[in-house]
Amino acid sequence: MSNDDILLQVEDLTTSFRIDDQYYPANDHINLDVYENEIVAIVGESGCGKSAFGHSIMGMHSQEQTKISGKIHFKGADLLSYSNTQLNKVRGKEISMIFQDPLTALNPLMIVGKQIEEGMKYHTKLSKNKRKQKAIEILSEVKIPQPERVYSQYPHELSGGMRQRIVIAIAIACEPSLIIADEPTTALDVTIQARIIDLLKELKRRMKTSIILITHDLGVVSEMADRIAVMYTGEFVEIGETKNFLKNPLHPYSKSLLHSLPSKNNQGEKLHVIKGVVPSLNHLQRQGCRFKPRMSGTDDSIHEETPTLREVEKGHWVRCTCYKHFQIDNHNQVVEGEKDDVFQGQ
Ligand SMILES: Nc1ncnc2c1ncn2[C@@H]1O[C@H](COP(=O)(O)OP(=O)(O)OP(=O)(O)O)[C@@H](O)[C@H]1O
Ligand code: NI
Repeated sequence: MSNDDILLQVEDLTTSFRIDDQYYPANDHINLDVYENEIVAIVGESGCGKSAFGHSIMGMHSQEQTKISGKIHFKGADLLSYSNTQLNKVRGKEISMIFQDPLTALNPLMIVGKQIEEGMKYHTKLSKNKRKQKAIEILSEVKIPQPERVYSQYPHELSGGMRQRIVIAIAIACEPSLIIADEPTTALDVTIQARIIDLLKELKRRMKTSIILITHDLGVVSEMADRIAVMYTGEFVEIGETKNFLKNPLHPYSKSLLHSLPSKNNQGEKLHVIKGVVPSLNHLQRQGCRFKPRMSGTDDSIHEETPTLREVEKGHWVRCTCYKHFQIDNHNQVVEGEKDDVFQGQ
């Protein structure tokens, strides 16, 4: 991958929400490059700031409640400097979004075919007939059986899995170069989840679309994403290629997330969730190590410093001054390892 292949470049993005007349960052000085034709997964527990990130790229935040700074370069332009009119030309065409709940994403009163055509109506000059033809083609692309028939059906006549395929069909109708999928499979049962993931993978391969896949479920992304970016309290704490990351997770938070996944090795065992909760924006301690309150028995002196995101092997970034120092115990608690291992961190 070279710099020429960068599709989206997020630079120093801070998105803050207003709570009681003060603004608190939900995304805190974020940097991320998304390359052409790659799937980057953003993972982290509920409340870590994943959706806030996706919504910033889509320009969806309310202006009264939100302050945004930094840059979001997309195909040479900074989306944050765009007016609403300019953004409307990009949204739904160049960048589109898939949401978690297909029922709220779809219009219950409009047949699904027409919903797929909406974007084409706005962004292309296709005739009515051509739009219909294309909508039916897209329905078969997302593997809807009997696409001509389904074209004229209403969302409530379809199953949850089929509805999510319609949402995907709407998202790809104008052949976007970037899709932001926010928990696209969370509302579906496990077998349907797997099919939707296969579909997204196939679409990416065929259409060369890049996908930012937002999820709290590392299991979903492990076989789908090219890279994984782990978010905690609005910061990326680790970014790496999926294979490397899974083989050698570095940040204690990443290790805990991985450890709380069901796997062949821990079948039948009780799964261990990470101790404590993600702090709310107005209660977050922003100095020092943000994950420290959720680690057990750790040495205070190690965590005074505010860690920065550093590249510790090629393409593998971690925000922790002492990641080598920690292990995960049998109860998924982060505990201190050997003193000799303390990473001195340059
Ligand atoms: N409009 C808002 N006003 C104030 N706070 C908000 C607003 N939207 C989100 N937040 C807060 O910002 C933080 C990040 O929220 P966000 O929805 O981005 O998390 P998430 O990682 O997508 O979680 P989930 O997995 O539950 O969707 C949370 O603390 C949330 O409560
Ligand atoms: Ni979310």
